[in-house]
Amino acid sequence: MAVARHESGVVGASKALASQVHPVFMLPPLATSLFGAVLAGSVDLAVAGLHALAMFFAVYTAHVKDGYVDFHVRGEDDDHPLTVGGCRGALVGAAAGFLACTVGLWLLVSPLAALVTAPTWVIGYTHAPQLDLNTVGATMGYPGGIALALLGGYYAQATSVGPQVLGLAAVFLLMLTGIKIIDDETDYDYDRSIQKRTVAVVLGPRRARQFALSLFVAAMVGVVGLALALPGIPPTAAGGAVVFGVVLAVAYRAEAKLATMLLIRGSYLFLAVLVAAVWFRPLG
Ligand SMILES: CC(C)=CCC/C(C)=C/CC/C(C)=C/COP(=O)(O)OP(=O)(O)O
Repeated sequence: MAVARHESGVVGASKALASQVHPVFMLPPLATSLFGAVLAGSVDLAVAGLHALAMFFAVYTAHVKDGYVDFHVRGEDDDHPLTVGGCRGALVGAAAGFLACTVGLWLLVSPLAALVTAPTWVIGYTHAPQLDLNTVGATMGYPGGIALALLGGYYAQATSVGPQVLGLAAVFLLMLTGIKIIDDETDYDYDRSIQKRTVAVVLGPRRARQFALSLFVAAMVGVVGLALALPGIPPTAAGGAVVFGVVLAVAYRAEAKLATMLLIRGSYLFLAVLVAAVWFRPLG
């Protein structure tokens, strides 16, 4: 069975399969899962690795399914590196990898650790053609996955959830939903032409951006409040809001593509400040 559409052999198939790993989408859930583990306190490396690997397979599933649906089913995309059989094989392989990680978490931690992890694959698998057909699903699927990556990474270590991890998961959900709203502005004309109801299409680009701004403000106020109110989150974590706020001030008036690029980097810096604040807490 041919896996790749343009190249043959093992190298061609491997390149086509690897093309579905998009670092810009892949790194945040892996980093967030590991941040959840660090936030929990003591880290079991095998458990942290299994959970992060499960996130990899969930996001890989989303990309393969998205490409399969957009090119092979809807005919929206101009090209795709994988054949139909290649897509199906990749989906089966990713499902098997995800299942193995989840069973590992079940055995090493608890059935609940597996249960908190499992929805990320469901979000990935249903990203297209189910979730991307409605405004909430298209906008909040990935941010929801990130929030679950944090919760799962934390739960797998601590076997409990507390207000600090729930609060931070909500902060990530708000921030990334805002970024996705601005990202969808880039495809405004095309999405409107195919009746894809993104927030930008439903509200119009200007009001969508104002709405995204309110989500960013809620996320920044939220993280400052959590850092000052909860002993589980060091006060220095509030610095994340300052760093993201500076990036937001520059990005807010930029055109959608540049704004998205800046805000994604801003969210990386935000996470880096949170990781550093939690990591160095004992020295503080
Ligand atoms: C653990 C975790 C984070 C799980 C969530 C996985 C998930 C839903 C990933 C989405 C990745 C993806 C295909 C982005 C492009 O979406 P798009 O619809 O903007 O792309 P398109 O316009 O090219 O179709």
